[in-house]
Amino acid sequence: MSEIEVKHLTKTFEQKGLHVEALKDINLTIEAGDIYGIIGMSGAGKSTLVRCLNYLERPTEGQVLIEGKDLGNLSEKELRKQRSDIAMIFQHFNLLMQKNVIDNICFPLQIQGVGKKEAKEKARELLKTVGLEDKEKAYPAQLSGGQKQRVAIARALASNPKILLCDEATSALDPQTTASILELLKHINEEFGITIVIITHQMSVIREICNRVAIIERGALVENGLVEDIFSHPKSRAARELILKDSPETGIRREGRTAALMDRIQGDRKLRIVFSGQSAFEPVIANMILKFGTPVNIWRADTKNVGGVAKGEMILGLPDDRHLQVDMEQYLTEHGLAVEEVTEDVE
Ligand SMILES: Nc1ncnc2c1ncn2[C@@H]1O[C@H](COP(=O)(O)OP(=O)(O)OP(=O)(O)O)[C@@H](O)[C@H]1O
Repeated sequence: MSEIEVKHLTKTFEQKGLHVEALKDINLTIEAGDIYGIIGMSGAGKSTLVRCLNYLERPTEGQVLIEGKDLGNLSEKELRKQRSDIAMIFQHFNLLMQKNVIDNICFPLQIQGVGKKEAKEKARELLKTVGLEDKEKAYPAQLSGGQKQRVAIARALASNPKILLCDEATSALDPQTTASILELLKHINEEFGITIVIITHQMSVIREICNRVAIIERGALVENGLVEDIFSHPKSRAARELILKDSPETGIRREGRTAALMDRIQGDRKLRIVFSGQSAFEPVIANMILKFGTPVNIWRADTKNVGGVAKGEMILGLPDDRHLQVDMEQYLTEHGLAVEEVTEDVE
């Protein structure tokens, strides 16, 4: 049985006579132990989808099943109980500013009726897990963004959830802190077997820790599958666009630079090549240039971490000659490189 199943989920908002279809017939399956990414541009419907997963938002149509249980069939009381299995963290941490770190973590436990002493013991254990054992008396205002998110993670884990929903949990953090929080999430997934769902607009977050991904565009699911497959062979325009906007060094979108890059290569025939870290792609390209006696433009060449594996990525601009383009593409394919054309216009 799958951990989470979303079936024909539609969510419509009515606001001041306006009819907004935030989600349209979404179907996806998340298995226990997955780190599942949901990615899309601003307004795509990601937050609405994640809020439907724990019924903070009721779907207009369709079903959400957690371990086979249809949330739509539960009473409010049963739903509250079910929600204790589904914890959530947010972009802006949502800590209680007037409570210190340990009280923030104890808070949900005490609401559940856990005694003060037991709650404190559990909270101290969790502070160790998130690497903040020396901060139990600090107030949120005295912590960095990364530390605040660690407290929020400890608080989320307090109720022993099976599922952790992360809504843009690293979007307010710098790249280094983002990397350390992603590392922590991965550790939590492995150590406690918690299924993690990550909502993000950053492809770098997806390829760093997710095993599966769903791409949402204007409320519809346009592509889903293994991260490695989608990174190597994106099928939808949205996936290609997100991959092209993914900055290798910092994990931050550099839209200005990407737009400038795309301007420069607009009109050219562009090929994107993905290869494993060990592939000897350099001699292949050098030999191709020698063979055809014509240079190619290398618009981008870098290495990205896809689920812990180094993947090389290169964008080549081929010469104008149509025959040469066909021959070169064939040459690359024959030499074992995965090649795909970059066709979409990027704003
Ligand atoms: N409560 C609401 N009432 C009316 N419209 C809403 C409501 N919540 C979301 N929407 C609309 O639904 C669409 C999807 O919004 P949502 O917040 O889910 O997108 P998102 O992908 O999370 O965007 P972002 O990355 O900017 O947070 C948007 O058009 C939004 O305006």
